[in-house]
Amino acid sequence: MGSNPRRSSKPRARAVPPARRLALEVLRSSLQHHLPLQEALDSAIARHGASLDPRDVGLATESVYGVFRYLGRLNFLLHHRLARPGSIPQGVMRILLLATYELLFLERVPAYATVNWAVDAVKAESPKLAKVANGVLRGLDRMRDEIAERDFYLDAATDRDAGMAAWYGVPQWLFTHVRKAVPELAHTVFQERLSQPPLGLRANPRSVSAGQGGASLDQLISMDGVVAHCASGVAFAAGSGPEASELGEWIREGRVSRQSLASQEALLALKPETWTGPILDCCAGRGGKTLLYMERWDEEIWASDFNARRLSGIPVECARLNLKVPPIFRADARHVPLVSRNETGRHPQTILIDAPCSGLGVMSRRPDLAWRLKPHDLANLRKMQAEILDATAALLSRGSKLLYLTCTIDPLENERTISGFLERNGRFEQLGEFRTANSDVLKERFYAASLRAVR
Ligand SMILES: C[S@@+](CC[C@H](N)C(=O)[O-])C[C@H]1O[C@@H](n2cnc3c(N)ncnc32)[C@H](O)[C@@H]1O
Repeated sequence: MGSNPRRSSKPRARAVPPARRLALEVLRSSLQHHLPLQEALDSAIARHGASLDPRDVGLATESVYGVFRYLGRLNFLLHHRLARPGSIPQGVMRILLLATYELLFLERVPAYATVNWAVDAVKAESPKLAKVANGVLRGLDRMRDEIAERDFYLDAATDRDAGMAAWYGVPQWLFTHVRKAVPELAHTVFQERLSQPPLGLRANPRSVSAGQGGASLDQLISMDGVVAHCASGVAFAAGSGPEASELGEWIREGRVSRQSLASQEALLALKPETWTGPILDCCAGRGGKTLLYMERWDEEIWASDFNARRLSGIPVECARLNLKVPPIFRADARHVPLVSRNETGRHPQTILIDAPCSGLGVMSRRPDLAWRLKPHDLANLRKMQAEILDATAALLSRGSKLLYLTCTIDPLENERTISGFLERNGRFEQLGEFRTANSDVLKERFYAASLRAVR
């Protein structure tokens, strides 16, 4: 140990550097209070406002996303090194998780710097554990080559699934579920979850400044770093694309919106150019699909969702994007009638269900999902999906379309949900089905099915 060149200098009591302080605050909200990671990050940044240096925000963002990508592996390693992991307070555990991620994955930060701030932070939280933290982190630093190998986890774990789950950084039940549900995809999606997906942008042809300043769809497609595109947007390889300041300006001016290309492709696969209005987007959320539709087509569309807070962002987005605000109303799509009071007497001709789902197709964008999801959620989601399909189908007359979309790869939420619906509802036939095609590039996977009422 004495000859280790990465050894830290003597720890002294110092304030935790701002990027780590911010990251620890976010981890606390997300790990302890179960806030979605991006929401926890956004509110921590908003709380500190202008006092934050953008470089610290960048490092904190990279670190908290990294901790969640590798959470299962980091926990496994810490449990391996700590004599009594159960006795470590949560605050100290969060410091160790962040420092272990930094030590093993952020090559630009010298190991001694990581050990220094982490030991100081532990000292402030629980002085008697400073020595333990120092020993654990130095031990992991010495083991860095060995623990970068998958075999380490397979050898050290109780069984193969536990070892694979630790390697991919996910809960064991989830690894086992996906391995059994989609054996051909399990390793690919868990491997993809460990890296950042491309940046997706949607171009707005209705923006007041459409076509000016380099943000039309054609101009976006011609830019360096584009890895895929579709009729509404583009995907840039992670780390490429427009400069942050330029992108910020395009977004403010309503020329583009952030939206994953895979989700745009899934909507386009449902042939929106053929939809007849009124269209009801009954799980509209913050309006990603409603707005994509309104930017390109003219049929009347209504947006509803169970969650009023999500819907409240749509009028603001319409102002930004130069779109007329559509009828928006809170409604539970499992209960008919779900048309708004203003729309009484009129029935939708097309219903889009962008269904609540497990999100197993978008784990690369939302690495915290794997940790937020619980085994019982899967059955609840399937029940909810079936109930929404049944209730919305009851609103549709002959010739109308029912469109179902998810961001999961689980056949139980996709193909089986649709086949179950068709068995219960002889009035409907399936027109088509879609699964993300270039998923290896986009690192996200969506499913869509279109159905039509034949009676
Ligand atoms: C996949 S998200 C929708 C994303 C949105 N369409 C977009 O493109 O931004 C699923 C949405 O379903 C909503 N939801 C969940 N259960 C619901 C229910 N019973 N009735 C209506 N909406 C529901 C959630 O609030 C969430 O906004």
